[in-house]
Amino acid sequence: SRLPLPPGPPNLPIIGALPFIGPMPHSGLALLARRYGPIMFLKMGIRRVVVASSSASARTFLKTFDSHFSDRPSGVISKEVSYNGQNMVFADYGPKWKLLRKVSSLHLLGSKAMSRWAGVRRDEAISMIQFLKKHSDSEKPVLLPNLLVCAMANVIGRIAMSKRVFHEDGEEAKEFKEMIKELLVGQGASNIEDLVPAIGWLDPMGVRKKMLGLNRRFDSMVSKLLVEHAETAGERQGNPDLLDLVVGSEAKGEDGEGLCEDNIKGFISDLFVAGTDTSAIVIEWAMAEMLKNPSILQRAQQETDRVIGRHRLLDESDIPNLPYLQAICKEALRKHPPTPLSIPHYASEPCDVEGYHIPGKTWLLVNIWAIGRDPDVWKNPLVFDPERFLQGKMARIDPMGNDFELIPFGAGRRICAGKLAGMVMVQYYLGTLVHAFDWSLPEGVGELDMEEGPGLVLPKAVPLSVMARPRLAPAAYGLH
Ligand code: HEM
Repeated sequence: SRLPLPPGPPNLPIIGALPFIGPMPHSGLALLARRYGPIMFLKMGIRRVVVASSSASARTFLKTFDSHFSDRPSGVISKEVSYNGQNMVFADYGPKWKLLRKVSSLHLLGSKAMSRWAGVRRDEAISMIQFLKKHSDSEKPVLLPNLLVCAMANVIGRIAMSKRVFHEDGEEAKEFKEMIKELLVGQGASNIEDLVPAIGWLDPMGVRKKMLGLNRRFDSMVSKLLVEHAETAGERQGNPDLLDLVVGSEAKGEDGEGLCEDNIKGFISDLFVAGTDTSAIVIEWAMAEMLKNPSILQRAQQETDRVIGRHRLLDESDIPNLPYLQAICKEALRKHPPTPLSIPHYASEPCDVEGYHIPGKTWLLVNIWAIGRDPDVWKNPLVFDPERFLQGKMARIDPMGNDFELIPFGAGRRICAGKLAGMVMVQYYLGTLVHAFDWSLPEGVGELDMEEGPGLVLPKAVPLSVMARPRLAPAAYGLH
């Protein structure tokens, strides 16, 4: 190609543009994009990377060039945490990936499967609310992200393997949250071994060693769950769960092969890693924003009181009647997308895009975070203002991958496999919390810290610790 490479920062020998990116890649790359434009090319160590930082450039890569960029890059860390690329998140686009997506959509994440499992989501919401109600008597703050991750993991555990995996205040739930957090921080870290192989074996940041240890712990948790599940098969005669269906699935991919043990383990670990912290993080940020802006919380509670009253809990079927709650969720996904740089895509072959040449073996990063804060699209992008989704052209914006101004779940063929589940869990669990309790900061905490933490996902650096005070009629909590 005679076309030039897209503009980008200078690439230094060996380390490329790493020093210009800084410790938080999503915000560092967003700053660079202001200077070099919405399609930017740079090197991270030896890796070639193209970064899309506007809605138009995201559309170009995820719609026009979707099939070209639909693989995942393989690195030391991704191999360690993905059963060697045999799971869904890190598999290349191909027969195995298609089979995993089909099976998960049919039995868990598609719209029909989602309605089948509404009862499980309700049970776990009630369990979370009852725990909070009892806890509120102690007048102690609660660590909201831990409680949410526990609820999400229980929903997944019960649907996937008929097992409630954690108790709300058990040590295991706390350890699980820590493990997921560390895995996601590790996956987001610039692993020197991947970027600068020449010095990689030194493992200067200790990332590889840590990830290997974490992966062993996570694998042993998944293996234990699988063994327990096989032992209790008799109890589920005639009433198979997701894992029974996946293990017993005769389905074959286009290559004539079925799912192997690594695919199944990878699939289960995908559900726990990709499906718990992501939704929990959005709810945590939304609550933090409302604690900073109490009038938003009050308006949301007035809406729930008007639609639901104070004598029963919120039900999933109430959500279509709660437009302000929906707007709050969209606003949280805009300002705090849980995967700020999405998950990297990869193109092995070269191509020409918008007048630029993109060489083969290039990673694609879509800066979802920068797109949600683009001042050319969003008025006052740093202000948390759900109102923006209630009127004008933004009222029609849908976050499910069709409107590129707001793509928290990505778009195109690699779009989040759990986008329906993610959206429902965020709306239902956030709405339930807002409706059932009044929220405040613990005594002595003046200003709420809103710093972002590092990693593949974007948590609050300081986990949200809050006081909950029941606000419904006592019978609504179903404790007597
Ligand atoms: C609010 C919640 C969630 C958000 C914002 C979110 C966001 C994302 C994003 C941005 C991607 C990468 C898309 C791409 O590569 O272009 C992704 C992938 C994925 N997500 Fe989610 N996610 C959420 C919840 C969930 C849930 C609940 C599950 C499952 C239970 C899930 C399972 C997955 C899987 C399996 C993939 C990999 C898909 C593939 O590579 O084909 N996610 N998610």
